[in-house]
Amino acid sequence: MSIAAAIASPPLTSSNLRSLFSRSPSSFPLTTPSKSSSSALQFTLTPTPLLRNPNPQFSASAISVSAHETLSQTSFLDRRETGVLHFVKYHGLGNDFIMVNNLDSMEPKVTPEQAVRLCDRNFGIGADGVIFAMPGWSGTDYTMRIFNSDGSEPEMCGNGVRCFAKFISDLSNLNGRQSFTVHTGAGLIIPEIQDDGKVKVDMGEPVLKASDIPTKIPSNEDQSVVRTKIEVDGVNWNVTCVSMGNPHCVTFGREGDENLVVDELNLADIGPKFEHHKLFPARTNTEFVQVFSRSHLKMRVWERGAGATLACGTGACAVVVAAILEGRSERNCTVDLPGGPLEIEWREKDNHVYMTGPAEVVFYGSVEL
Ligand SMILES: N[C@@H](CCC[C@H](N)C(=O)O)C(=O)O
Repeated sequence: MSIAAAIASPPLTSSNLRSLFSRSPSSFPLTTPSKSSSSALQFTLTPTPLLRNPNPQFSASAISVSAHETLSQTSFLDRRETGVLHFVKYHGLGNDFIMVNNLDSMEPKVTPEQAVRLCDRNFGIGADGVIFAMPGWSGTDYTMRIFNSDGSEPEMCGNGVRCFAKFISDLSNLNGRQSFTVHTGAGLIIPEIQDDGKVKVDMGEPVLKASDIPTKIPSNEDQSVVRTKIEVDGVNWNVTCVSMGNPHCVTFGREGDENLVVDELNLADIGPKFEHHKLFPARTNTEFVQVFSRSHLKMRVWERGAGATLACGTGACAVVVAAILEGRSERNCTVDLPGGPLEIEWREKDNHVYMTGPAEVVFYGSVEL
């Protein structure tokens, strides 16, 4: 409900509000109705000209909400008005994305500048990123690209790839197939939609070589950075660096005090200082971790290009890899994030990391670019 309220501008009357919320979940055309998807609202976001927009810079984001009686999956996403973007918003544990059907082209339908406006939580749709579902590349079934909410392009997104899998299965006829191959900036990623609706993703092998992460932190003999001291804003932190295609700096605490209580952190203050630290030439995502047991961790994340988010899938994978490297956990862990838990396994047999978690539709709509 807060979503509709947050995006509604004046044309939303009490009668169409009732109409929005009285809709039966089973009329939602994009997903198989399930307990968790029953909150998906069926409405169309239609662009309103600048009239109501106090800030012309954000013209793409003047949005009104109207009930849409005859929408179907194909009629909605196949419409091709020039200058109008049809999207479906998904989230994975509150890490939210504007999903774009880009299957007819390798050229993203949204520029990085437009992505910044669309992701704006006050003047736009509101999201942590924009994800493009594209044709496969080099033998894969599909390609996934993503722009962060600041317009930068990361190599990979864990929660995003679970949303991607659900989006693809809603868009395409997979003939009962539950798994497919996805080309990403981090290489081959293989999601599988489970019978319980969750998505399990083979996230590939973690990268531990400092120069490949990349980080300039002096590495150990094996070229990894494990439990190494760095100074951030005058404070010494012990960090382990892991790439899951994208760079992560994982910390369990400060020098001499490695029992973080993550809820006590001022993330908005410390997060950017890690992100832009000179030791991370491509910036970094940073995970602050509290250990409950050898199979139960809690983390908060400051994401490169997106700030504090409710969850980070690649981050949770990096956290478990770091916890294992530091001798703090087993290979199978539950990682609690602000948006909910993820199950992570770093499998000894193939050195791959596996992530399992939910992905849900929030709403779908159209917006003028
Ligand atoms: N939230 C994502 C990661 C998105 C990319 C990240 N901000 C970066 O720039 O590397 C996830 O779930 O993995």
